[in-house]
Amino acid sequence: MTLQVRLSHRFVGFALDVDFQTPPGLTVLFGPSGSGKTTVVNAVAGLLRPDSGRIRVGDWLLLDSAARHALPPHRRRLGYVFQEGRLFPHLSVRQNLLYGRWFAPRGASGPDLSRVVDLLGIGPLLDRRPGALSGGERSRVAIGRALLAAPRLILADEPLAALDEARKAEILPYFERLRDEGGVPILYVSHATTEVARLATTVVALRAGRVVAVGPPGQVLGDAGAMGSETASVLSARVAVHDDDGLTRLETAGGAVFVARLDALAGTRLRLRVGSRDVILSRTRPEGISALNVLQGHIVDIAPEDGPNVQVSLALGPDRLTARITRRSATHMSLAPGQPCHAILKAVAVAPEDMGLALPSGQGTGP
Ligand SMILES: Nc1ncnc2c1ncn2[C@@H]1O[C@H](COP(=O)(O)OP(=O)(O)OP(=O)(O)O)[C@@H](O)[C@H]1O
Repeated sequence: MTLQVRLSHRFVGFALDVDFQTPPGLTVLFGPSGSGKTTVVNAVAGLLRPDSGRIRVGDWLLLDSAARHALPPHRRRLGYVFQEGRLFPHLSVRQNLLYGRWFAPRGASGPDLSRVVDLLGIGPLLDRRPGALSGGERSRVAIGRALLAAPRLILADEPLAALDEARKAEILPYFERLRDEGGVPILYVSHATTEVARLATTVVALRAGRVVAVGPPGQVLGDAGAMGSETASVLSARVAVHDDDGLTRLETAGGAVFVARLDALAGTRLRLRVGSRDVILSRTRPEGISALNVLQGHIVDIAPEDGPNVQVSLALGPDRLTARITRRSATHMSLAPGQPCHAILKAVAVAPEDMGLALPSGQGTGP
């Protein structure tokens, strides 16, 4: 189900003008603080009546200001996942889940309780109260409650922001499952590039109330116009073998990448996120260095930035890897499009691409 959002709204000192359309799956609204993410979510939720706009999920029309059509919030069929879950403390997990169902319209075809419980692995928690759950467990129950309302769209506004890294790692696979098996489009607000790389089907990058890029994460994270100095690349990889010394060897189109041992079967597909500042370039194959991860490709583009840096894009098979290096280095090395080039990766983050198998998150190796 596609999501179409066109909105114009003025606050004193801030103007929102966005127009985007995204395919089924998980759409991340991504941007710095004050870029307008919450304003978009509030307009989708019906909590803000924009000056003008049109919002549609598949053929379900939430807002069309030209036709004076605006569904009230409780009739929009949205599921909400907030920070910290916001569960009812006096109800058991089972009762909290069933509460979500109250909001499903009569006759709506939503998932049944047992399917949601399986999807989120919360069977053992059903008789507990929220006070006896960890933050990650509470988040899983909150996702379940949202799903049981048989929503047409799930809104998740920085759902992991209040969790520490370990809890984030625990909950991310469940959002991946929701994306891949839930069958409901998700609009997910985040300003964390790791969540974008790992979860997004599509990224909508906002800056100062405008859309600066829309596309798959590999494309948007590498776009300096959208990301400034925080550009990153997303590479496809496949688990090859687990070595005896605690490393897992992954195959990419540019060569092998070694990461701390992953709990995943050989053949599992993954996404790797590599920050552009974590890539060193070399015209010749480097020898005598500690870095294990040296990929080979060829230069396809050298884009100047404001300031002393350039972004060099390498083609590794169908993937693009971006390195942010100084203009001085690029000149000194006489880099030019078409040349073969080696990329030394200082850090790599791993995310599974499909959720057949759960993996620990954010695993990586240093140089
Ligand atoms: N009700 C309001 N009245 C006036 N200005 C507002 C109102 N709500 C938001 N703004 C302004 O609109 C701009 C965008 O705010 P918004 O909350 O949408 O940004 P955001 O990207 O969600 O930021 P954050 O990541 O910090 O939550 C900000 O400059 C904010 O001050």
